[in-house]
Amino acid sequence: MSARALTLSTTASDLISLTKPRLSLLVLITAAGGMYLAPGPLGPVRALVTLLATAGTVGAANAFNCYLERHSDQFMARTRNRPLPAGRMDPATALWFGLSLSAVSLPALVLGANLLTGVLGLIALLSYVLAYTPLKARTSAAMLVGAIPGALPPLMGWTAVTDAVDAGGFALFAIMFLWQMPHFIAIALFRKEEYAAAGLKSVPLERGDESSRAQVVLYLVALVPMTLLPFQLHIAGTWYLAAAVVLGLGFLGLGAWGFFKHLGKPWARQTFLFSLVYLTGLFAALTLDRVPRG
Ligand code: HEM
Ligand SMILES: CC(C)=CCC/C(C)=C/CC/C(C)=C/COP(=O)(O)OP(=O)(O)O
Repeated sequence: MSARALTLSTTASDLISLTKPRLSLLVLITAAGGMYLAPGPLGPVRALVTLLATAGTVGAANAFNCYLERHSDQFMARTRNRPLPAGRMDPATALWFGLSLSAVSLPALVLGANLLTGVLGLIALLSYVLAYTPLKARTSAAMLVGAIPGALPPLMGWTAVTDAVDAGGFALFAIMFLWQMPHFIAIALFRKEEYAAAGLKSVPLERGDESSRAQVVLYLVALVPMTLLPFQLHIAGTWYLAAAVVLGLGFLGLGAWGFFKHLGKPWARQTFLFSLVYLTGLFAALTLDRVPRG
């Protein structure tokens, strides 16, 4: 491969890595889930444009986040090889990439879906980049702020169809909001020293491991009943209910086991990994056992 071709492919893969593709993929799955579960028609072209526009907005948010954290990312093993902390990319390139992506994606959201969905996408983008990201170095409560943009994609998928924030869309938002707490507290437990080295706050660093494990359990106690809402709202059927109960009790059991046994990093990593299995399973059950409406 010529030197020029090699440079182009490195730049392309670096631009893709700015969007945090694996995290963004699951975010998009939740957005697609919200779109599929919402009552009413949405043509395939509008659905595709909406999903692509959502992907672009999420990618822009992550690119801006990488730009703003290019210094602190140097101090975590997990992030130090990202294009900016590793010095492979000019920070201005990441900034322009984020600006270009959002300049195309936000109008496409309005055109593909509707104004409400575009506004929710703008709120998610701004809250993630201008609120959550700067707060990470100031308080562990940043997690609660970051969970708002993290929970908006399924609601955006829903409003793309209904053009309204109603009970079903809100239920998906609430499930996503609560799910992010054990997801991240577990990460912050097994990466505690790295977050300290990067000067970033977290529940374990501010409240200690015991309190963090307790918070994992408390958020799971709130999450499990919340996942029953889609059944009660006739969005999904009894098979979903069974899956939500089994997955939820499994997640809660894992959390309780770690709390009562005062378990450390291996348990925390298992809890993080299970959080991904749990969310994927929950959205799979929602879509497979959707109650067709509208
Ligand atoms: C407050 C909100 C959130 C925070 C603070 C957060 C934080 C993180 C961090 C730090 C990692 C890297 C973990 C590691 O490799 O050690 C991660 C991984 C991941 N997160 Fe989250 N996350 C949040 C919300 C979400 C949401 C909303 C989704 C998707 C719906 C998500 C999906 C994922 C996935 C799929 C991974 C694995 C990515 C990979 O292996 O590269 N996260 N998260
Ligand atoms: C439509 C739209 C814009 C939605 C936003 C979707 C989104 C980016 C969700 C992620 C939520 C989140 C707080 C991730 C962790 O970021 P982090 O900065 O803690 O992760 P890092 O440490 O790996 O950089």
